[in-house]
Amino acid sequence: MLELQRVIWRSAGSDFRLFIPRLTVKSGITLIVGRNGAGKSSLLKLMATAQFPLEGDIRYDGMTTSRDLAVIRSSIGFVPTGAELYEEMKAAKLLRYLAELKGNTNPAQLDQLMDSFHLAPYKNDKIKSLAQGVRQRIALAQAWIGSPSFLFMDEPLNALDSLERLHFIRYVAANARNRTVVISTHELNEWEAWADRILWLDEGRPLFHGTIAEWGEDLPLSVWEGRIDIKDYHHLNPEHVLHVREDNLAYVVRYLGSEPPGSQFIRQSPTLEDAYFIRCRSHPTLLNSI
Ligand SMILES: Nc1ncnc2c1ncn2[C@@H]1O[C@H](COP(=O)(O)OP(=O)(O)OP(=O)(O)O)[C@@H](O)[C@H]1O
Repeated sequence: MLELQRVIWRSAGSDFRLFIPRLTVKSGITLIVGRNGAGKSSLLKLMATAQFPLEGDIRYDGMTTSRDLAVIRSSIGFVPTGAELYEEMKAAKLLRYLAELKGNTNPAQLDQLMDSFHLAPYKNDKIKSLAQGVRQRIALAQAWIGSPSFLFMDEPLNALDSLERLHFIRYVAANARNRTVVISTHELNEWEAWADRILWLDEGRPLFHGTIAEWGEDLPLSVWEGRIDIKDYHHLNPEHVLHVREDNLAYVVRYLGSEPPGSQFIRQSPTLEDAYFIRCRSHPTLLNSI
């Protein structure tokens, strides 16, 4: 469990200020969502002890960085965005090297991670020869070395193909039960079936923290879906259209509104992303962003 208390951080090169009054992140998967520049990466770096708050306190199962930094760091796995890897090293050697840095020398676990992240075919390849998605899988695999209790991953699905994305999400879900896993993402729907909680940040402040079920509750707008003739489509307010696909000379439209735009529209359960759009639309400072 992670507990943040009046955490403040300011970026040196901009006016950005992160302020988390109070936050408890329980075990399982917590997604951090929010616009570009909302502070997701900054918060993950603080959680991963890659940077420290100006004020406030982050506790890791009750431990604080001022007293127990080495122990805390040994129980953290971190995937920053754009992680730089040693280009001249071979994949297996790099993982071995990173494991040694973490004080972990269990070759069986490294083999297991190579298998789990589909890296075995590349173990003797130099990093510089690898495709972006394979490099990303190395960055993801290294975070699990030593079976850390806390995992912080910044946009981990970046560069992965669709099969690898699903494989990785399942891997995280299967291994998250007794761990605190915090993931920043712009791909809410891909995590829909697997995540436990959402933290929504904007301008460095939390606007929502709760379960996936709570995220979809008490929304001020509903989601509707229905078929309309192509000629009638232009009557719909385009700003309320979430999705449209052509089907047999008609459009099937997913629509956001307090009322259905026509009698043929049926209310739908909002996806995580629908709920995000609704919440953004209904928030005073984000009103014009969608
Ligand atoms: N090392 C840094 N030096 C200067 N400014 C920084 C640094 N890191 C972050 N910032 C600033 O902090 C703010 C928040 O950025 P951050 O990367 O945390 O947002 P984000 O929510 O992760 O965005 P994105 O979705 O684009 O990745 C931005 O204004 C950014 O310019």
